[in-house]
Amino acid sequence: MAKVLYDQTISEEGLKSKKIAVIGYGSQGHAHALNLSESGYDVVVGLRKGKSWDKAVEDGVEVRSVAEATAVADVVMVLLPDEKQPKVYEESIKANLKTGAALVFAHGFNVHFSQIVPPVDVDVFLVAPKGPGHLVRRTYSEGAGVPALIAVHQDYSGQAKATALAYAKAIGAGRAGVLETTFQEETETDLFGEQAVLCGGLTSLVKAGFETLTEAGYQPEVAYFECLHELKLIVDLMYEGGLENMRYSISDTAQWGDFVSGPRVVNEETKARMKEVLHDIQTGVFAKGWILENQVNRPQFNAINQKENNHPIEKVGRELRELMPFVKPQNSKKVVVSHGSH
Ligand SMILES: NC(=O)C1=CN([C@@H]2O[C@H](COP(=O)(O)OP(=O)(O)OC[C@H]3O[C@@H](n4cnc5c(N)ncnc54)[C@H](OP(=O)(O)O)[C@@H]3O)[C@@H](O)[C@H]2O)C=CC1
Ligand SMILES: CC[C@](O)(C(C)=O)C(=O)O
Ligand SMILES: [Mg+2]
Ligand SMILES: [Mg+2]
Repeated sequence: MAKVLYDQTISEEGLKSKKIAVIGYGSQGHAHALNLSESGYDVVVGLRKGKSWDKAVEDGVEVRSVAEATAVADVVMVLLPDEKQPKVYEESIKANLKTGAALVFAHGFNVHFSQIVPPVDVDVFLVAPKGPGHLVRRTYSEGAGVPALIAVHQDYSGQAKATALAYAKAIGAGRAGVLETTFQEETETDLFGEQAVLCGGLTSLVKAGFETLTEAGYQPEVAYFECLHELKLIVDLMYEGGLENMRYSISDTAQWGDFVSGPRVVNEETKARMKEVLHDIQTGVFAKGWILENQVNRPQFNAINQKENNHPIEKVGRELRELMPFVKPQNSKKVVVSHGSH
C-alpha cells in the first residue's frame, strides 16, 4: 500500500517562521488562507482590487497586490484559476519571487504543460487537496479535513518536501491523509477524475436518467428526486463505508438491480470512451483545447454553460429546493439563467 501520512507523523518545522502568500481568494484561496491563519501561520493574500479583495478584508486577512504579497513571502501558493495563472505569473509573480522561496500550486496543470516555467532558484511543489475548496474550509472548521497530494517538481532548498508536508498539515489535510505523487500523476488523474467521473461523468449520468424518465412521461419532480436529490444520500453512504456500506443500506431489490443493470448502462463501451478521454489528457490534446478556448474568450464554454443552466432538471430543482429550507448552497456563484424558449 502507498504510504499515507497523517498529522502525528508530519513535522511543522518546514513552515516554521515562514510568511505565506496565498494568491487568489476563491474556492481554494479563501480556504487555504483561513486554515493557514487558524493553524497559526503568518498569511498575506495577493489580489487585484475587486470582489475577492473586499471579501478577504471583511474576513480580517492581510491583503496586498499580487506583486507585493509575492515579494514579502517565503511561500507563494498560486490559487488563481488555472487559465489565468500564466499571465499573472509573468506580470506580477516571477520578478518578485525571493531566491529560495517556494512556488506552490494546488494543481499541476501549468507546470506539467509548461505554461509556467519557474526559475531555478526556488522550490516548486504542489499541495493538491482532493476536494472542493469550500469543503477544505468547512471540514477544517469542523475538526476534520480533505486529503491532499503533494509532489516536488524542484528542490532548490533541499527542504521542499518538508515544506509541502507542513503546508498540507496546516490546511487540515493531515487529518484525512497526505500522499506523495508527481506533477504528472496529479495533473492527469485530477483531470481524468473531474472529466470522466466526478463532474462530467456524473452530470451526464444524472441528466440522462432524468431525461429518460421525463421523456417516458414521468413527472419531472419525481425524476429530480430520483436522479439528483437522492444521489447525495447514496454517495454519503459510499463516502462513509464504500460501495459495500451503500449496498448494506439499500434494499436487496435495488442491489440486484445495481448488479444486473448498472453494467448495462456503464459498460465496456463507456470504459473505451474513458480511455479516449484519458489519452487526450495524457497527450496534451485536452490542455491545448482549453488554452485555445480561453485565448478566444471562451465562446463554447459560455454557450454550453448557459444551456446547462437552463436544463429542465435545473428548473425543477430550483423550485423544489425553495421548498426545502434545510437544503441550501452554503457557498454559491450566482447562476445567470436566460429565460429562453423552454
Ligand atoms: N476549486 C477547487 O476546489 C479546486 C481547485 N484546485 C486548483 O486550485 C487553483 C485555484 O482554483 P479555484 O480555487 O477553483 O479558483 P477560483 O476560480 O475560485 O479563483 C478565483 C480567485 O482568483 C482571483 N483572480 C482571478 N484573476 C485574477 C487576477 N488577474 N489577478 C488577481 N486575482 C485574480 C479572483 O479574484 P477576483 O474576485 O478579483 O476575480 C478570485 O479570488 C487551480 O489551480 C485549481 O485547479 C485544486 C483542487 C480543487
Ligand atoms: C473535481 C474537480 C476538482 O478537481 C476538485 C474540486 O478537486 C477541481 O478542479 O475543481
Ligand atoms: Mg480535483
Ligand atoms: Mg481539478
